[in-house]
Amino acid sequence: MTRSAADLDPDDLGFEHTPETDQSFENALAKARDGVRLTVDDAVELLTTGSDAPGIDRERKEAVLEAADRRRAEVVGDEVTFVANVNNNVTTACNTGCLFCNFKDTAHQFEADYDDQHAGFTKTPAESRAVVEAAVERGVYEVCSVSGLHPGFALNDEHHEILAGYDDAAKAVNYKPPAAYATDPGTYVEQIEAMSVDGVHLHSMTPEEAYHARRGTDWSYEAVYRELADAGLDSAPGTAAEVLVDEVRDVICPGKIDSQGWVDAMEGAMAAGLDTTATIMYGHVDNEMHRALHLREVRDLQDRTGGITEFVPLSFVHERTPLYEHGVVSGGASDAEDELMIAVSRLFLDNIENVQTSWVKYGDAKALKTLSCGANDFMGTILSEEITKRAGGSFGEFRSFDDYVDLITSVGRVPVERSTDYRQRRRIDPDDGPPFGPTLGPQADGTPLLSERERAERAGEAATADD
Ligand SMILES: C[S@@+](CC[C@H](N)C(=O)[O-])C[C@H]1O[C@@H](n2cnc3c(N)ncnc32)[C@H](O)[C@@H]1O
Ligand SMILES: Nc1c(NC[C@H](O)[C@H](O)[C@H](O)CO)[nH]c(=O)[nH]c1=O
Ligand SMILES: N[C@@H](Cc1ccc(O)cc1)C(=O)O
Ligand code: SF4
Repeated sequence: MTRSAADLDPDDLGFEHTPETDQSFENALAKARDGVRLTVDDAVELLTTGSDAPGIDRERKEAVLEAADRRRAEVVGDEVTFVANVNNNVTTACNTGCLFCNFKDTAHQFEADYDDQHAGFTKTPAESRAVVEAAVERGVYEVCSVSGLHPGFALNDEHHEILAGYDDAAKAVNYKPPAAYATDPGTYVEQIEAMSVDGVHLHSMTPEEAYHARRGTDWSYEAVYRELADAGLDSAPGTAAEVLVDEVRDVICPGKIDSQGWVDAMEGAMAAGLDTTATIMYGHVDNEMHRALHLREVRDLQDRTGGITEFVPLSFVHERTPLYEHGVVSGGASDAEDELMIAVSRLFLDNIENVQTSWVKYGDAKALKTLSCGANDFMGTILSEEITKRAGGSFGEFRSFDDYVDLITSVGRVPVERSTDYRQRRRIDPDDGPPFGPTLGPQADGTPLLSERERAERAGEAATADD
C-alpha cells in the first residue's frame, strides 16, 4: 500500500544519507577547476558550498558558478540551443500517486459509468495525431509526449490479452480493459504510430511508461523499446528519474519503479538504439548527498552507454502538490540551490555535453542566469504545458523563436536552432530578423510558429487566467 503525504513526519523522514563528507570545499573546488573527475563527496561540498557550515556562502557559490561557466565554454562554446517542439500529453489518468505530482487524475474518474465532472483528459490515437499534424504544419519537428499510466493502456493486443488473463487484474497488474473507460487511449504502439507524422522526431516513453508497457509480462525493456522504435519512436525522455536514491523515492513516489528499475529501462532504450535524456527532479525532501548520488548514477550510466544527449535539472514546483499541501515540504529549491544544481551538473557530468535549463520551471530571468552557471540548452517552444501548470507553475506554455533570439542575445550568447539529437544545428543571426521561425523540420520554412494574432490571443488568455 502506498503511503500518503498525511502519514509523513516532515521532521523525521528517516534518511540514512546526509550531506556530510571528509572532503573540504577548497579541494573540491580545485578539482572542479582543474577538470579532475569529481567524487560524490566533491559534489556535496560544491552543492553545499562547504558541508562544515550551514547555509550557502555567497562568495563560494560564485566560485562554483564561475568554474561551471568556464567548463561550459570549453565543452560547448557560446551557442545556446533550443528546439521547435510540441508537448502532447495523451492522458492524465494515473493511479501511481506520486506525492510531488498534480498532473494525474485518479483513473476511476475516467470510467464510462462515472457521472461527475473531472478535469482530466484522454486522447485517442486519432486525436493525438491531429495535435501533431497541426504542429508539424506550423514547422515543429519534435513531439515530446509523456502521460499518466492509464490502467487501460497496454503495449499491444498481445499485452492486453496477457493483462486480461490475470485474476483481479486491477490490483495485480494495474489493468482494466479499455472498454471500462469513456475514452479508449488505444495501445502504446497505436499512439506512437499515430504521433509519428512525416519525419517528426518522436521523443516519448519514460522509463516509468516503459515499465507500464511491460507490466505483468517477462518482456525485457529492450524488446519493448524495440517494438516502440519500429512503430516510430525516436528517443526516450529520462524523466521519472526524480531522485535516484531509493530512500527518497520511498517518500515521494513509492508507487514508482526503483532506481535500478529506472536504470534498467534506460539501458533497454539505448540497447534498442534510441537516444535518451536524463533528468533530476530536486528541491523537495532531498538533500545535497541525494543530489550527488543521483549525479553519480547518471554519470555511470552514461559511461556504460554513451546515449544520453542532455541532462535536465527540473526544479520541484510545489504550490499544488500533496507534498506541500500536507506540510511535508514548505516550498521548493532556493535560487542559490537552483544555480548550484545546474553548475554542479555541468562540473560532475563530464560525459554529457548538454545541460538544459527549463524556463517552464525557472521562468525566463532565472533560466537566463543559469546560462552563465553551466547550462547551454534552453529547451523548446512546447506550445502546451500541463505538468508544471497543474502543479501551480506560472511561466506559460510557449516561447517563440523571436523570444528565444531576444533572450539569448540579451546575455551575449549565440542563438542556435537544434534538432532533438543536437546533430543538426543552425546558428541564427539576430540581424536577419525578426520574425524568426524554425527551419529544421519537414515543413519548417522559417515562418514563425504562431501568427502575431495567435500570440496576442494566447497572451490575452494567460492574462485573463491570472486575474
Ligand atoms: C508527470 S510525469 C509524466 C510521465 C510518467 N507518468 C512518468 O512519471 O514518467 C513526468 C515528470 O514530470 C515531473 N514532474 C511532475 N510533477 C512535477 C512538479 N510538481 N515539479 C516538477 N516536476 C514535476 C517529474 O519529474 C515526472 O517524472
Ligand atoms: N525541461 C522541460 C522539457 N524539456 C524537453 C525539451 O523541450 C525537449 O523535448 C528535449 O530537450 C529533447 O529535445 N519539457 C517540458 O515539457 N518541460 C520542461 O521543464
Ligand atoms: N515533460 C517533463 C520534462 C522533460 C521531458 C523530456 C525531457 O527530455 C526532459 C524533460 C516535465 O515537464 O517535467
Ligand atoms: S509523475 Fe507520472 S507516474 Fe507519478 S503520478 Fe504523476 S503522472 Fe503518474
